[in-house]
Amino acid sequence: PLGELTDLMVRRIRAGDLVAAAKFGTPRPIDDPVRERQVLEDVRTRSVAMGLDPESAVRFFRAQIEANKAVQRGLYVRWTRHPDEVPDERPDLLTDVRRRLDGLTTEILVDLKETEQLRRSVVSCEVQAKLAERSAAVVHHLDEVHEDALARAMRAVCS
Ligand SMILES: C=C(O[C@@H]1C=C(C(=O)O)C=C[C@H]1O)C(=O)O
Repeated sequence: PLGELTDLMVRRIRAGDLVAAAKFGTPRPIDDPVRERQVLEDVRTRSVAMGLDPESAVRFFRAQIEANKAVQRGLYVRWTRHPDEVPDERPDLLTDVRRRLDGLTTEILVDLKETEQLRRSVVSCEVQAKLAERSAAVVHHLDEVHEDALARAMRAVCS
C-alpha cells in the first residue's frame, strides 16, 4: 500500500545525486534555507487546496529535504575521497534539477492524499512502511548512502 509513495521518495532521493552533481566543486552550499522555505510554503498552500493536513504534509517534506541533504553530504564525502567518481556533467540546478524536484512534489502530494487514511493508523502504517522500505532498497539497488537517506525520509510517513 505504501509502495508507490516509497518509490516516489526513492526518486526524490535519487534526484539528490543530481543536486550534488550540480553543486559539487561550486560555491553553492548544500543547505539553501531560502529554497527550502519556498518548497515548504508551496507544499503548505497546495495541501490546503487538496484538503490534506498542511502541518503533516510540511513535516513530511521536511524529512524529504533532510534525506536529500544526507545524500548530498554522503556523495561529497565519496567524491572527495574518489575524485574519479565525480560525474563529468554538471546539471543545471535552477532549471533541470529543481524542476524535476517540483514535479515530484506534485506526484508525492497526490500520493499523500491517496494514502492519508492508511498513514493515520500508526501501527499498521509502521509495519507497511518497513515492508515498503525493505523492498524498495532491494528493487532499486540502494547503496548505504541512499538506503540511509530513505530510512530518514520514511520517518515522517506515519503521523
Ligand atoms: C535540493 C537542494 O538542496 C537542498 C535540499 C532541498 C530539497 O530537498 O528540496 C532544498 C534546498 C537545499 O537545502 C537544492 O538546493 O535545490
